[in-house]
Amino acid sequence: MKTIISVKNLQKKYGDFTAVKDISFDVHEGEIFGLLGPNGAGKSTTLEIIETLRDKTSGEVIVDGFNLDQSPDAIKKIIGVQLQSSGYYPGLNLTELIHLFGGLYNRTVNPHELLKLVNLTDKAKAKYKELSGGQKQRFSIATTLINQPRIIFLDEPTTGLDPQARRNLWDLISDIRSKGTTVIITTHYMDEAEYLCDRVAIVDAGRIVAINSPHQLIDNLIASGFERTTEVKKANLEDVFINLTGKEWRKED
Ligand SMILES: Nc1ncnc2c1ncn2[C@@H]1O[C@H](COP(=O)(O)OP(=O)(O)OP(=O)(O)O)[C@@H](O)[C@H]1O
Repeated sequence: MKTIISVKNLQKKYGDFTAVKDISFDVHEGEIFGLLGPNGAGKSTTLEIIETLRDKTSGEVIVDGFNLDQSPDAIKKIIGVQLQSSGYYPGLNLTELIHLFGGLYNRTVNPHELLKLVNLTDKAKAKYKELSGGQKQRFSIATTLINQPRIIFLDEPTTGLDPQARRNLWDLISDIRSKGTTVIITTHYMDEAEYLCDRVAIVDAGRIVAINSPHQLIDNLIASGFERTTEVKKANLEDVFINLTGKEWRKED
């Protein structure tokens, strides 16, 4: 198993406050790796440092053999980052935006192929502001793929989506991984991490408190004698909702 990202003793200080405290972890090539943790734990700071968007205070980051200190531009070329929606010029439609972003990466992109991948071909001539929440997230994920990256970074990609749109996005992220792209994701939804992630790091107050596969973490907790206080039913309210409203793609997803 090849390590594609290696983070060693990473520290980030904002003035006197240390947001990331000596974090070390590896991401394996081809996996979906989750960074989980409460608000303010330091997840976005860690991601932004690896993405070359934020300076670190100390520590070492290697991405696909490139050291962040010496070769940030080489790293930029092989990663895909969700662009801020403020960069989506309001006057341009999705096809035009993809051409624009392709130009930024110096790449010729086929907008039709990219939109097909995220099931937005019928929105090719629509403007970003005309999309639903799920469609906006899918377009945002499409923009991470423009430079055919080896690794993509997704920061809370399903926040605010309805259950169908969320599950559709899970399928899309799994598809992207199955084509060989490594995915790093942050999420506050534990069901999402359990479903999607091969391994997760749980971050709390700037430190990693556990790192393993979701199943191993659950098994370790059970082995320690943990029991739920209430009996778990075989279905939950989300299952009821999906069962009643269907899980097929919808126009507005
Ligand atoms: N530019 C900044 N200046 C000062 N403090 C900052 C800055 N950016 C983040 N912080 C602080 O660093 C800590 C970690 O923030 P970060 O955004 O990395 O957390 P997070 O785990 O991504 O949280 P969330 O789940 O809320 O997105 C927080 O206490 C935050 O207030």
